[in-house]
Amino acid sequence: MDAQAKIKETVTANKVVLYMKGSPKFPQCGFSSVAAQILNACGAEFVSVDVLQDMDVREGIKQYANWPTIPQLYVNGEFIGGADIMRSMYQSGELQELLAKA
Ligand SMILES: N[C@@H](CCC(=O)N[C@@H](CS)C(=O)NCC(=O)O)C(=O)O
Ligand code: FES
Repeated sequence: MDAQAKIKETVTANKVVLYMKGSPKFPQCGFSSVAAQILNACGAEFVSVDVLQDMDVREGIKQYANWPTIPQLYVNGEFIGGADIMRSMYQSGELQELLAKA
């Protein structure tokens, strides 16, 4: 399966998916750490994908949503944003609302 098909399957099969560097317990980058912490602060159940484990996914995810960086949050198959967007949506309460509906 190519990276695009794999990503599509993952974001379709799981309501909330965070593509990140490392894992929520052992994040390998500050941006990914913040993204995982925000989801935890929302009390969200989520699946995380460590892009450092798969270079095809690391590059493929940038094409998938036409977004050049990691982390990337997907809710119900839809790209939501990276760490900055997640932070501002969290501060406005929009992210909690989105996750509650998911
Ligand atoms: N401002 C970005 C910060 C994320 C970022 O700059 N990520 C970089 C460094 S971790 C990245 O993914 N670079 C491409 C790569 O490492 O493949 C956000 O809001 O998510
Ligand atoms: S790994 Fe260096 S900024 Fe994310």
